[in-house]
Amino acid sequence: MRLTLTRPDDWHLHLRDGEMLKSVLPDTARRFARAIAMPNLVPPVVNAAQARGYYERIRAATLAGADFEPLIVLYLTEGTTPDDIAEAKASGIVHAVKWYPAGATTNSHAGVQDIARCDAVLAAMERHDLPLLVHGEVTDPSVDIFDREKAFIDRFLIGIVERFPGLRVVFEHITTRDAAQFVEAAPARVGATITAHHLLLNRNALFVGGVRPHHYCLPVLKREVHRQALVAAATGGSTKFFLGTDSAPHARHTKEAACGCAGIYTAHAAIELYAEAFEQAGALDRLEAFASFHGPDFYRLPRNTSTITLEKQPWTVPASQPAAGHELVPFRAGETIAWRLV
Ligand SMILES: NC(=O)N[C@@H](CC(=O)O)C(=O)O
Ligand SMILES: [Zn+2]
Ligand SMILES: [Zn+2]
Repeated sequence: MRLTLTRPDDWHLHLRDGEMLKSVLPDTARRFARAIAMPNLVPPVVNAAQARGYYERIRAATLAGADFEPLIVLYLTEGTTPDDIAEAKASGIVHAVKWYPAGATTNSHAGVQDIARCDAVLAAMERHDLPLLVHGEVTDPSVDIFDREKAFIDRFLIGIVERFPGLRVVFEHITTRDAAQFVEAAPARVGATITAHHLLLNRNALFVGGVRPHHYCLPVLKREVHRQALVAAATGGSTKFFLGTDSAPHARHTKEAACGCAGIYTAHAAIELYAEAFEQAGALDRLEAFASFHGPDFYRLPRNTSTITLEKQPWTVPASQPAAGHELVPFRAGETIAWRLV
């Protein structure tokens, strides 16, 4: 069986920089025409000049002949100014601004301690129509890690959406039924990305036969009821939900460690994994809109015109792949994936 789709885009991706960028970019560029390149580099991408530099480095790392365009994102800090927003918008290469609550995830320490200090900047984003992308978890250590997304909605997101009525917001990598319901009920200017791994796994996958560091990401995997709600959201046809892999490469030794990094690498088989999830839900006919239409429509970019083809033919994922002088353990390493990119 074959499945031909309009070439998809990845609306949440970590490409990193330097040697790692060169190692991982071909996996994405083979499948996707565009990707939102997350700005949590060291140092982060905080202004238009740095955005231009990152854009050029990604372009330089793109193999000749590849049909791939990076979409750059600004990293919101408490030092970001309305002028930074105006310059980013004018650059033409910055498509959004990312809010990392300080300490919530990988390379988020330069993020926002108190979002109330960012009012003028959020108002500038609203004026310039630059979407706000959010890592939606509270960092309050007294809140259980499985409840941090829900608490973020209640404490922050409801208020931001109300107080900035023209601001477009993407709730990134949603992991709970609460988040899916919030987005569903919100105005049309609020969307969400959903990862393949959160569609395919529940939190049991963290502990199958022992601790499984390659299934550790943030927000952490949740209960089965939440996975089912995400599948229903992704496959339900709502234009608010779109593909964002959150593929997040970390070298093997940094994940298989006493304090392992958060992030799952899925770029090697991203669209294939979504095909598996949609097929399991009996909704393969809904994959194209989720992967190729809802994202560009939300970001007000043209839909792609070329296509990719997948074939139902199981293959075994390598145990590891080389990356920046180390190795990555890709999702499903040593196991099979049902669909193959032709
Ligand atoms: N998702 C993750 O677990 N990790 C991401 C950061 C993020 O998207 O929160 C990373 O940059 O490694
Ligand atoms: Zn995140
Ligand atoms: Zn991410």
